[in-house]
Amino acid sequence: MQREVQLVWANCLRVIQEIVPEASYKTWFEPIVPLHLYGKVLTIQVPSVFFYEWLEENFVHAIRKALDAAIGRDGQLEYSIVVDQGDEKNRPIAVNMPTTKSPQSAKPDNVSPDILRSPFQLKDLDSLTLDSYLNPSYTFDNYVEGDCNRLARNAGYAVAARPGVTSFNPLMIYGGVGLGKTHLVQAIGNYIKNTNQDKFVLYVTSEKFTNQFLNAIKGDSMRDFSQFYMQVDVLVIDDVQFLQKKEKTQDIFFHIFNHLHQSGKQIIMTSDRPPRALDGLDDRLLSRFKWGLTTDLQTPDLETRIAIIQKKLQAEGVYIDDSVIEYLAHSINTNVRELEGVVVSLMAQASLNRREIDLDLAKMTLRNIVQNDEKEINIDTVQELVADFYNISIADLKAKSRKREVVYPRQVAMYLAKELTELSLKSIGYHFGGRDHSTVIHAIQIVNDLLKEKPDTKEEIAKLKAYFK
Ligand SMILES: Nc1ncnc2c1ncn2[C@@H]1O[C@H](COP(=O)(O)OP(=O)(O)OP(=O)(O)O)[C@@H](O)[C@H]1O
Repeated sequence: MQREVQLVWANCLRVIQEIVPEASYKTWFEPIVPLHLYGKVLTIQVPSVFFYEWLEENFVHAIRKALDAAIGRDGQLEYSIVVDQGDEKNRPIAVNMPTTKSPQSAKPDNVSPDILRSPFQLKDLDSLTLDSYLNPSYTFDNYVEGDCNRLARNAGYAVAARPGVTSFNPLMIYGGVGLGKTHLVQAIGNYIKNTNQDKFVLYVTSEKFTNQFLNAIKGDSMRDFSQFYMQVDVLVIDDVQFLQKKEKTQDIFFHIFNHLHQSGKQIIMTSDRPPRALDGLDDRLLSRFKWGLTTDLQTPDLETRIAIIQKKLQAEGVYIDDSVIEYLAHSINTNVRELEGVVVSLMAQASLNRREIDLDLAKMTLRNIVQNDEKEINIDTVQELVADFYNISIADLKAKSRKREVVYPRQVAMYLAKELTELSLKSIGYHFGGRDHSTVIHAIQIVNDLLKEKPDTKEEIAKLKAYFK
């Protein structure tokens, strides 16, 4: 009997080992002790409720596959949980695994009502395995370097090469929406995981951390919760602004932080704002953040935007002409996510309509994407409006013509582009027939002068601006 359970469990492990990453396997499956096998019901012993919950939430598919292979589709699993508290020390508690059908197999007198009623639930976790919190597609290789991210990227790389050893501990990376914070910190995590199989790298968003913490309170498994986090070698915690005003969560995070830091473990954090702007965050936590390095990500400049588009296309194996890439890079300067979104839509449009990706398709795609109920302000809509208002064509706005009836509207359009969009002078010049940025400055100056001198101009500009309100 004893031998049979060992054999069955060994077969299960063989299947599991094929599916889950090595680090997870070591952390979550090696500590399991197979206890017994009654008919088709296998009982395994796990060290804590937290452990059981984590297995259930993260590896349920792998375990199911293993049971199918080792016992058959009607194979069932029971957990026996070692309780390590006071006089209950090491009392095994059977908990029926949710993937198994049969509650009969749970032995009623062994079941702890407390655990069944309020186990530490990690239901909010949506990944199948622990390591899948790290998305392997986020790497340093596909993270384009530019002036906007050089310091953060280099610091990240240093941390990845020597986690917990550099003075960049914690490493705090902040920046606006879609600028690549998650990509960068995940690249660090992946790099460490790939070069140090034995390191336990954990990526978690602050929101998940908070939910886990609340569930741990409800399930009376706080000790498991903090012990679990204290085992981590590299903790990557995303969006710490989410912890603002959550005092209890900050408290536990503070303790975990201290423990990890003192043990030479690496902590990496992101935030959508600089630490000084994190209102509602405890001062002692904020002061800890300053122990390491805080660095920001900026909106990428034109060259970096071009490089990001090229990288994306290269990864997709798609070729598009440089003129189209330039057009996109000049037109979208908000954030990288938006830039990527447009490239993806463009590829989808091309394949749906079975046509080449050219400038016309790029323009159409951009128009479709940005068009919604609100009046979208971008270079195309500004040019359309001005051309319409002065009854000339968009081609005229972009042409070399120096006729007065064209020159003035062109200057107004350039002025409005600067006022209403975030585009740089260089990009505005590009959209007006590839003019120099000094031409744009000149146009803006002229319109500013006219605004002071001529009521007509003032009225026209006010009307044009009102259109976008
Ligand atoms: N420098 C870069 N090189 C290549 N891709 C990038 C770069 N920066 C961002 N990206 C890509 O842009 C997208 C958005 O990045 P990411 O999700 O990391 O941004 P974020 O700053 O974490 O955003 P949020 O604040 O919304 O969480 C991702 O697909 C990411 O791969």
